[in-house]
Amino acid sequence: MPSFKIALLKGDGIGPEIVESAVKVLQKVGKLFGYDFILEEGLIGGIAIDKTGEPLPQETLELCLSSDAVLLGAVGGPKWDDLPTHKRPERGLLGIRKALDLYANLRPAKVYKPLVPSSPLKDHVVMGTDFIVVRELTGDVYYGEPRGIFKEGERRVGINTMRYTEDEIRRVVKKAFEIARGRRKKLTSVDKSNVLEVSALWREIVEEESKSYPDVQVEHLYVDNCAMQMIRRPSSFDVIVTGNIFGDILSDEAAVITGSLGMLPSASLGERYALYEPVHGSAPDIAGKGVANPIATILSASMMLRYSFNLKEASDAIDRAVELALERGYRTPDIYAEGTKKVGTQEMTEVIISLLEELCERSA
Ligand SMILES: NC(=O)C1=CN([C@@H]2O[C@H](COP(=O)(O)OP(=O)(O)OC[C@H]3O[C@@H](n4cnc5c(N)ncnc54)[C@H](O)[C@@H]3O)[C@@H](O)[C@H]2O)C=CC1
Ligand SMILES: CC(C)CC(=O)C(=O)O
Ligand SMILES: [Mg+2]
Repeated sequence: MPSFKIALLKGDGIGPEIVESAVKVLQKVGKLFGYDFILEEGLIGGIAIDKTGEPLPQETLELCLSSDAVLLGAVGGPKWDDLPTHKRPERGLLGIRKALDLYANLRPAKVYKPLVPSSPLKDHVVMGTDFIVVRELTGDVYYGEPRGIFKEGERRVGINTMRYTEDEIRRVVKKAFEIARGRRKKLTSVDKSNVLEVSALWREIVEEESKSYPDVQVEHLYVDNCAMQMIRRPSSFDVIVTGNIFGDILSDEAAVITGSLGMLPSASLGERYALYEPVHGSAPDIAGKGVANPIATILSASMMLRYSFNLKEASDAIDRAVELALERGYRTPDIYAEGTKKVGTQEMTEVIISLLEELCERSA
C-alpha cells in the first residue's frame, strides 16, 4: 500500500478542531482508495511557546523536513498578543515557510454555486468566479531587514523593509505563468509600481518573463485598483500573482466573494517541500465552540493529495464531496443562509465523509 508521512501542526484557536476534521477525511480517503497516511504531530505557534518557549521548536522543524508534506491549522491568539513581534506565534509560521523555502502560496478562490447567496455581493457579480492568487511567501516586508522599533533621540520609530531580489520575483512569476498556462491563460500581476521601487522591479521581471509565455495574456494592476476590481469583476480574473503582503490582504478579500474565509484552502510550495493550510487564521472569537467551518482545511488536504502525492482521483473525490455537502444544503454558521441546514464543525465533517463513501460506492 502506498504510504505518505504527513506532519500535522494544529497550532492555536480553531487550529486543532479543523485539522482534526481534515485528518478524519484523510483517514476515510486512505481506507477508500488504499493509501496509508502516517500522521505525526508537531508543535507550532502559541501552544509551542507555552510548552517549549519557542514558536517553532527545532523538533517541529525536523519533523517537517522528514515528512512528505505538512498540514497546518493556524497560529496566534489574544493570549500571546502582548509579546514582542519576534516572539509571537506568527513568527513560527514565518519561520517554517522560510525554513522550507515555500516561496509560492497558491490560494484558489472559487465560488460554489450553492454559496452564491452567502456572498454579500450581487449574484451576477460573483457567479462563475474561479481565480487563484499566487502569493510570494518568503520575502517582502514580512522578512526584510532592517526591522524593529528603534529609538531616534527621544522618540521611537518603527521600521520594516520591503525587499525583493530579482531571483525571488522571477521564480514565483514563472510559477504563476505556468499555472496560467494550464488554466485560462490570463495573468494579472499586482504591484504598486507607481510608488515603490520594489514594485517597479517586480513589473520589469513580469514583462521579461512574459516573452517566454506569449500564449498568456498579461494585465498589470496597482494593488489599490486590484482591491476594487476584485469585487467589481471577480469572474474576470484567472491567475493573480503578487508579493507577500499584497497577496495576504487580497486573498482575505477574495474570501468575501466565495462566501467565507472558512472556504479558502492554500498550498505553499517550494522546490522540495510543501505545506498546506487554510487561508484564515486561528479565529479566537469562535475557538472551542464547535462552529468553525472545516472546509478550507479539508480542501487544503485535498490540495496536498493533488500537488504533493499526485493522487488526483482521491483529491477530486474530496472536492466533489465538499461540493455535494453544499448542494445538499449543509452550512456552518459562517455560510448559513435561510432555508439551509445549520451544522457545526463535526457534523459538516461527518456529512463530507459519508458523501465520500457514497461517491465511491456509486463509481464502484
Ligand atoms: N495562517 C495563520 O495561522 C494566520 C494566523 N492569524 C492569526 O489568527 C489570529 C486571529 O486573527 P484574525 O485577524 O481574527 O483573522 P482570522 O482569519 O482568524 O478570523 C477573521 C474572521 O473570520 C472568521 N473565521 C476565520 N476562519 C473561520 C472558519 N474556518 N470558520 C468560520 N469563521 C472563520 C473568524 O471567526 C473571524 O471573525 C491572530 O492571532 C492572527 O495573527 C491570522 C491569519 C493567518
Ligand atoms: C499570520 C501571518 C504570518 C500570515 C497571514 O495572515 C497569512 O498567511 O494569511
Ligand atoms: Mg492572512
